[in-house]
Amino acid sequence: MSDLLSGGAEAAAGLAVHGARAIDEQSPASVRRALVADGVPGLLARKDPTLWGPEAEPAAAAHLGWLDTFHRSRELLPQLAELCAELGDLDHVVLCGMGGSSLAPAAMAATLGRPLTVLDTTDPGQIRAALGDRLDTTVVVVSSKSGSTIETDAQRRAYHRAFLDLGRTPEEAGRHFVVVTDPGSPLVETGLEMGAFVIVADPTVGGRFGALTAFGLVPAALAGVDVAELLDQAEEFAASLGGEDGNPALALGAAIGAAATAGYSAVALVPDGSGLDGLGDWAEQLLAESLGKDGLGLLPVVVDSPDEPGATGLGVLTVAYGGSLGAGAVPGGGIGAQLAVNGPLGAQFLAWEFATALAARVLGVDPFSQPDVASTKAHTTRLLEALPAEQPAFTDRALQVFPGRAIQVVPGGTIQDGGLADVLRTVLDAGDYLAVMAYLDRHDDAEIARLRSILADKSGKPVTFGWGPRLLHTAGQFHKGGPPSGAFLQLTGVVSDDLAIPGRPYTFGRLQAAQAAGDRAALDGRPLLRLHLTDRTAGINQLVTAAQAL
Ligand SMILES: O=P(O)(O)OC[C@H]1O[C@](O)(CO)[C@@H](O)[C@@H]1O
Repeated sequence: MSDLLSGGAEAAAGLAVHGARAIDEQSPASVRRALVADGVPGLLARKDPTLWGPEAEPAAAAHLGWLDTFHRSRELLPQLAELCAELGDLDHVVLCGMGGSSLAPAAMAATLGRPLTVLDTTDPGQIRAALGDRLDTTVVVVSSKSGSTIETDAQRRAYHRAFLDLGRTPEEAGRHFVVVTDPGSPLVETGLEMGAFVIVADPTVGGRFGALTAFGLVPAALAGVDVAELLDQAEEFAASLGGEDGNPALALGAAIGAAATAGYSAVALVPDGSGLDGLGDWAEQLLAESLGKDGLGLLPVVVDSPDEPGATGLGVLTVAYGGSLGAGAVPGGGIGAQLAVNGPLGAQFLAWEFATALAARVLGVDPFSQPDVASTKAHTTRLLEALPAEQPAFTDRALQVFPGRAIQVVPGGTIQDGGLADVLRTVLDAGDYLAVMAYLDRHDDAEIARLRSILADKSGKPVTFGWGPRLLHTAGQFHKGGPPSGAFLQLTGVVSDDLAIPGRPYTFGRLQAAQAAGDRAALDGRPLLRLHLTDRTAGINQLVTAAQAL
């Protein structure tokens, strides 16, 4: 019998977690038993804000609404039906939103096969391409809980100008926008001034826990997802949350907490091939921002398919996820997973949220804060004013090499004039994991994402890949707040056709460059290497070839 099957199963409302017991047994003392002995599942289900200590209590008291937001979200359904009818002629749905304001609806649309264009970038080429795509039939959902996220604001400005340039009057342009934000955020007023449809979200739910609030449901419904079904799935599952047995979310949370205490350093999120596309990206933010702080947490590694390198490894908790298992189906889809989480998407959201909150309790961290995200934002704001010119240490054809301060002090790893392979080897050797952070166009430069699996294969270490600046709202918190064991490979690229941001003194290209530089400043002191692609296509080829030759 596989470990997964021998690890036991726990199921409720069509969602099953396999293998959790075996992970719990690896911990010095059973995490699950301790959670149950302290009555934590019941307390959490009843929204007890004291579970993460006195410092976390005020934020927790304000942010536990996700436990039953599926009830309140039903009030949105008539409004959503009206909106879909009213905007029926606008069938190209673009979602501008970062992190918790886009990852859940992206997962819903991908899983349920509905088209949704998610724009969570500042890359000028990618934005320009989006602006040129079916504009006359586009509805733009501008989603931001705070209403002040710089990327989302810039995208809103660019789209508004594009509609005016198309010949729409300001009033007609407003009809192309749906704003989702918290009550009282500056975006409420901006949206109303623009003549947009403004939908205020449940303020008792924090960003990354907001899958089943307006942030998840509005764009998904516009894209054609049956969101009422997701709420039904969550509601049915919620009945299991407070229990001591038959509680898959408890099993998952205890297993993640046990893994962290048993010496695991990473959690690989692996689709088992049965659907639920995009859930890994969503769970990455949930785990990274909720647990990756105070030097603790597990590195989430998003893997695209079960056979990719990095899905398993030493110190890696491999979690397979997928839709509900049919009769006789093998959990984990046949990969070497230690945990398998199978069930409908609405239940998955709630299960992972509950499990993450439990794991935070085990680690002793506040699940509702993201204390290290602010540092990059502050550096970016400063650097937008004046971006210092930097000199490469050396240039290798289409790649300029900029080693950070810490990379040169790695024993035996000093970079001198030399080949790209040496450079890659140096940065790979410099940490227990490598984060590849690409401030590039995720469509035109998509090939670069192959680096993750190539470098994972060559090094045997956990390697993550993120598109900047999106990653600043997902794994970025872990990079800066988690264990200081990472090495960082930042990729930036030449901008051949920059794009203005209406009403701002900087362009998208400058914003993108300032965000990359801001994150370098926030990561200063950690091993970081930047490669700048002076020709994007040639640079990507060069890099992929060098990585393959390692
Ligand atoms: O919804 P907002 O306020 O635009 O924030 C977007 C994202 O930025 C963060 O606040 C920080 O990364 C995330 O937690 C959040 O999901």
